[in-house]
Amino acid sequence: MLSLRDKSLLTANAYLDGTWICADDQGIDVTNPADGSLVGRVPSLSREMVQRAIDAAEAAREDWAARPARQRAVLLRRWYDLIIENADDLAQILTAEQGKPLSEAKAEIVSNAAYLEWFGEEAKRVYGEVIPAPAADRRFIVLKQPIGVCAAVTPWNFPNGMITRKAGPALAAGCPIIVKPASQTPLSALALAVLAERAGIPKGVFQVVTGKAQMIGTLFCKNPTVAKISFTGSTEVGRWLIAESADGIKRLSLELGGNAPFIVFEDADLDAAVQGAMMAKFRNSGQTCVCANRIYVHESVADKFAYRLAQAAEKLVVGVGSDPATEQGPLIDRAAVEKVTRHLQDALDRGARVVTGGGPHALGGTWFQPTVITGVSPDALVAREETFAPLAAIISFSSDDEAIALANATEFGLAAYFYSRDLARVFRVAEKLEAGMVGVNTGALASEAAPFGGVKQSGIGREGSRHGIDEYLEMKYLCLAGL
Ligand SMILES: NC(=O)C1=CN([C@@H]2O[C@H](COP(=O)(O)OP(=O)(O)OC[C@H]3O[C@@H](n4cnc5c(N)ncnc54)[C@H](OP(=O)(O)O)[C@@H]3O)[C@@H](O)[C@H]2O)C=CC1
Ligand SMILES: O=C(O)[C@H](O)CS(=O)(=O)O
Repeated sequence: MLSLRDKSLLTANAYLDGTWICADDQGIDVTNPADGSLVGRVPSLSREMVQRAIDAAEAAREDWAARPARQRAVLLRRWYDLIIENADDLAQILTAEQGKPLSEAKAEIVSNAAYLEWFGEEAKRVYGEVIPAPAADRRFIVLKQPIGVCAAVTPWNFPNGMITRKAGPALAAGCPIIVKPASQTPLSALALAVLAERAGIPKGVFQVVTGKAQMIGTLFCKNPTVAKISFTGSTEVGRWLIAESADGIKRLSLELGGNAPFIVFEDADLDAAVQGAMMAKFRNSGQTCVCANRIYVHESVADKFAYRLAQAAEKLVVGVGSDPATEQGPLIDRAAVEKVTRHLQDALDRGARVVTGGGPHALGGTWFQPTVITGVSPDALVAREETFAPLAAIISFSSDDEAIALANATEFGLAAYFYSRDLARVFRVAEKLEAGMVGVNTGALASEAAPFGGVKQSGIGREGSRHGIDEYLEMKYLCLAGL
């Protein structure tokens, strides 16, 4: 039972065309991953309803784009303020549908609301360009204009934050956006819609549609009104969106799977490296796209590091996210437990040994013990696929070149981390790592002020920073002749 200060934030109604649509008997149940209890039931919208949302966005587009940036910024700021004021209630809703500890839920909400504030300000700095022309009678001018109606498809691991990260730059640029949240965690998205409406964001500008992923995805991909899709989720679905939208040559931003290496060199501050690894590996029970998936430690410090990491992991308080003492909640579903169990068994079959943890948690169901294994083969599944669970796999190495080669031996390239106190090594390694983001002596790197995104099969485009708004803008070149 949630104890919300503002009960109206917990709604299971989809929000489109300024109207709240409730579920019929075809609805989608939203359950608490901690105990399987029902938290709400959202509508599985028909194709016609999703089309109505697209039409409403198109109807709102011109007016929204034509408003001075300052006006859009004021509304984004209002929305931001409301999110911060209601962060405790939003955190309860998030924890109930996703499972993460309340403290992490609140951190997600607050740190990602910052994208609304940041991009509201950036809206005022969408500068065009005047380019010196090669002829005396000509002037070249570049305008930046909103791309048009946008759609976002978001995942369950950050049910609140992944929405503000996309809606912030879209709305700031002058684009309406329709969000399709993950079916496992739509209530955080709908709570955001309540606050968007309360902030005065006009109807059709921010909408949340719930329902069958493939049907909605196909509509977004095939409808010519939708100019751009921003997606965070698996590489598999990202690839599907590319193929499905190919006919319409749609703009895509894709934040896909990761398989982050976390390298500890022999000169690292080991205590700091352990602290960073705890953050990069165990936050959100290991279900973040920037999670340390493979921990490479120099052979001279590997045993010491494994022991200290295990000591820290053993101290994690595992339990229901709504208990303020909890530091690690359940995984999202039983399939996630099955996946990590398979990765663990594969590593053990190839010679790894358990330092702490080592299997499902005594709480049963969706819980898994914070686990550290060492002596892991570089060929193990855990080193090749995104594990998305609290399994820290330690692999030792003997030279910088070997560590870099191992780190880069993947089709993914989202985040990478390493610990070293040698400045020359810091630059050499950072420049060689094939990743969109590199954390040096830190296990946390996301910020609204920095460009978040990947290379290789981890995606296309960046969220955050002054570059993030460009994902929602088109350049138009004006050639003025005969002057
Ligand atoms: N980069 C990241 O942050 C994330 C990575 N992942 C990785 O992906 C794995 C699988 O997780 P999973 O939840 O299945 O991820 P998905 O990629 O399947 O889901 C992410 C979002 O995409 C939607 N979706 C699924 N299929 C389609 C489609 N055909 N068209 C449009 N939207 C679609 C989902 O909707 P619905 O919920 O309705 O199915 C959800 O909203 C994880 O174990 C992890 O490795 C997962 C989530 C986030
Ligand atoms: O999984 C993600 O999308 C990110 O890890 C979220 S965060 O690191 O920026 O919080």
